Order: sequence, then structure tokens, then C-alpha cells
Amino acid sequence: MTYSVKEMFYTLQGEGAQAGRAAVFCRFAGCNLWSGREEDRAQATCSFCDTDFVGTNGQGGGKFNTAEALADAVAALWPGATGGQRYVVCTGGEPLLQLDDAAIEALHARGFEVAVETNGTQPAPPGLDWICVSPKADAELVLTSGHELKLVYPQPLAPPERFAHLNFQHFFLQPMDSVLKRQHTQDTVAYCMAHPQWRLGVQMHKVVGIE
Ligand SMILES: C[S@@+](CC[C@H](N)C(=O)[O-])C[C@H]1O[C@@H](n2cnc3c(N)ncnc32)[C@H](O)[C@@H]1O
Ligand SMILES: Nc1nc2[nH]cc(C(=O)O)c2c(=O)[nH]1
Ligand code: SF4
Ligand SMILES: [Mg+2]
Repeated sequence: MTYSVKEMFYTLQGEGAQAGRAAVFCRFAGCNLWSGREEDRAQATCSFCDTDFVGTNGQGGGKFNTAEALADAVAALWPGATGGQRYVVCTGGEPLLQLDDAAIEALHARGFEVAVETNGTQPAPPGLDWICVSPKADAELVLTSGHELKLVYPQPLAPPERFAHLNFQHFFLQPMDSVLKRQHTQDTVAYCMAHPQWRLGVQMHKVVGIE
């Protein structure tokens, strides 16, 4: 299996229940809900994406012909002799279009806990250590359990009530980043105060200015 990766970098997880934790990010190229081209955005199933996931030309990106080569590239980004649990966040694009048993096994063999950020339209392979599902209004949700559900808010056709009963340990609402971010943030705060099952999730990396 050849893995297509847009970029790979070492940073802090900026979102959700693991926010603040050191992590290698592995951003797989491609998504099933948007081509990634601006001219297709308005017609896309997911139209608010804040990420460039097209191609393999980002820092640390490329085509990796084996799971071992992919995992070696991830491991090379972890700092040496530091203590702490190695952690890799597989994102994209949609990582579950590519992340398979062999890649998870190779990452585990190098001492990594393996997390995924997914839109929930694909089943998850077994063995993942952390599953974050972020449902999209116009896409069928097939992954209905995991560690955290992180809903971008507001999506008028995907109100939080649609997901509140699902089998997750954490429920986050993440304000939609757009020209209306300030309003979306205020609305998210109000929703969380009225519905304490949900927590506000601020995209910390954008606040502190890291990748
Ligand atoms: C770029 S996506 C990649 C992973 C996967 N395709 C997904 O949608 O979960 C990573 C995270 O960013 C969130 N996200 C994307 N665009 C956003 C935006 N404009 N504002 C806030 N969060 C956004 C997604 O919902 C997801 O939780
Ligand atoms: N620091 C940082 N944290 C993140 N959490 C989820 C991200 C993503 O794009 O999937 C992301 C990202 O791009 N950067
Ligand atoms: S599903 Fe994820 S990667 Fe795909 S367009 Fe939406 S936010 Fe971006
Ligand atoms: Mg991001």
C-alpha cells in the first residue's frame, strides 16, 4: 500500500480533550467530502474546511511505499530522549481512506499511541488508541462510537442534539472558523452553558500561533 501524505510536523495537539499534548501530525492527502479545490467548495458535502490537504508537497509530505517507511518518517520527527508517551495524530483530509492495520501496527512498534481525526464516514480499523469523530451535516455517519465527538458549530442541519446520545467519552463543540468566527464562538458558548453535556473547544494552535 502506498500512503499519500500532504505534510508531517511536530507540534501540540490544538483541539479537543488532548489539547496541549505534544504530537506528530500526519496529514493524509485527499478527502471524500471535498476535492480541496476552492472552485468546488460551495458544492462540496463539507464546505467549511480550514485545511489544505491536496497533493504531497507540504513539509515532510510525500508518498510512502510501505507502512514501515511511513512510520519511520513519523518517528524521525519525535524528539530524542525526552520522556513522555510518543503520540501521533493521523488527520487529513480524511485519514481513514488510507490508514490501515499495517500502518497502525508499524506506529505501535515504534512506541506511538495512535490517534485519528475523522469525519466519521468510514469504519475505523481496530487498534486505534484515540478516535475523534467530527460529523458533517450532509454526510452519513457510520462511526458512532469513539473517544471524543467534536462537532463544528453551528451546522444548521447537524444540531448537537443529533449526536448527544452516541457512545463517546467527551463531547466538544468547536466554533466554526470563518469570517463569522466571533459570532460562532459566542453562539457556542451559549449552547454549552445551556447544555452542560457539551464543552467549548477552542482551536488552541490558532490562538498561540503554532501549526
Ligand atoms: C481538517 S479536519 C481533518 C480530519 C477529518 N477529515 C475531519 O473532518 O474530522 C480536522 C478537524 O478540523 C475541523 N475543522 C475543519 N474546518 C474547520 C473550521 N472551519 N472551523 C473549525 N473546525 C474545523 C474538522 O471538523 C475536524 O475536526
Ligand atoms: N496543532 C494542531 N492541532 C490540530 N488538531 C487537529 C488538527 C487538524 O487539522 O486535524 C490540528 C492542526 O492542524 N494543528
Ligand atoms: S471532512 Fe475534514 S478534511 Fe474533508 S473537507 Fe471536511 S473538514 Fe476538511
Ligand atoms: Mg487543522
